[in-house]
Amino acid sequence: MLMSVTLKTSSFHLHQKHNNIINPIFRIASPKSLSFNSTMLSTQAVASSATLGLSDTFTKLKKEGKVAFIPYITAGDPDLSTTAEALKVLDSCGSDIIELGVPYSDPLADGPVIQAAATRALARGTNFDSILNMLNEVVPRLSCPIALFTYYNPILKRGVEQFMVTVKEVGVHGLVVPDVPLEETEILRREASKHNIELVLLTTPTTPRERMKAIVEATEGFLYLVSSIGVTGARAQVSGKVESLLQEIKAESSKPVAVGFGISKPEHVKQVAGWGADGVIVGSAMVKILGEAKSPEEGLKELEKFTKSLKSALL
Ligand SMILES: O=P(O)(O)OC[C@@H](O)[C@@H](O)c1c[nH]c2ccccc12
Repeated sequence: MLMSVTLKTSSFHLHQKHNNIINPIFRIASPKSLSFNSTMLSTQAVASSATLGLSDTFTKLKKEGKVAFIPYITAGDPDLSTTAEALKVLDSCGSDIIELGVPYSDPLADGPVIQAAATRALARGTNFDSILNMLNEVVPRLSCPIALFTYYNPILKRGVEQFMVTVKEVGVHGLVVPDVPLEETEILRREASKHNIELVLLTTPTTPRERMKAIVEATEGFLYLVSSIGVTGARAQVSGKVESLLQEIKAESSKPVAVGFGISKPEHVKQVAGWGADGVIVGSAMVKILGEAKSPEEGLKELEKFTKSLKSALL
């Protein structure tokens, strides 16, 4: 009960109002204090591994007139070997980037589906090292890049520099950290950039315009546009505000923008792509299929069917 109360009061919107608590990554220092050379980065990213990095993936898709399909799943739910198989299924069904979540005990920005997945994964003993070992095996067999999704705490526990070294070693291309405190964003970016990891930043419908501009300027790989305030979770429809938000962002920058939160049906995917998104992110609906199936095999089969139905909305 307490957990659900915490979740309700910990929406992105609340964080935006109370500066004195953790500022999610979309509250960021001014762009002049954040510098990175995206050209150098993308060249190095391509040089450093067979798979394209995030920004190079979007560049390729743009040339082909395509929108990126980006699923999210929680590592270790229902278990790590199923996660390994799920990554291969998602890749073979045409995912362009895969967001892989590191389960965390206090996932403030997650709704009940992903929170339950994290609880199951942690209960099975999933930890950062076991995820790295799994990735070490699986990443070489994938054709699409992995963007690791983690709260800030697991990075702090390992140390920012050591964290970047280890995730790069297993072939991770991108990183999404929704709750990094404002003052630490710069350290994260510097270390990520040093190790050719593209740090993806997020904006929400309530991000003030000036801050949105700074975030767009500083994000690497793509900009994550959170479609609605609140926590992750499938919604009946995607907020119509996304269309004008996309226009506002695209007036500021040519960087790719991927939209997430609430997308769970082929018609949602089609609608968001039609509004001009460069990528569509689907998490909870994927996690629910995998985590709540009667068996891992059934979950993988359902995941394949569901992924193909969403991907076909982009073809
Ligand atoms: O679950 P949804 O509503 O489909 O949204 C994607 C989301 O799951 C994924 O991108 C994500 C998982 N945990 C997060 C925390 C914050 C922002 C984004 C996320």
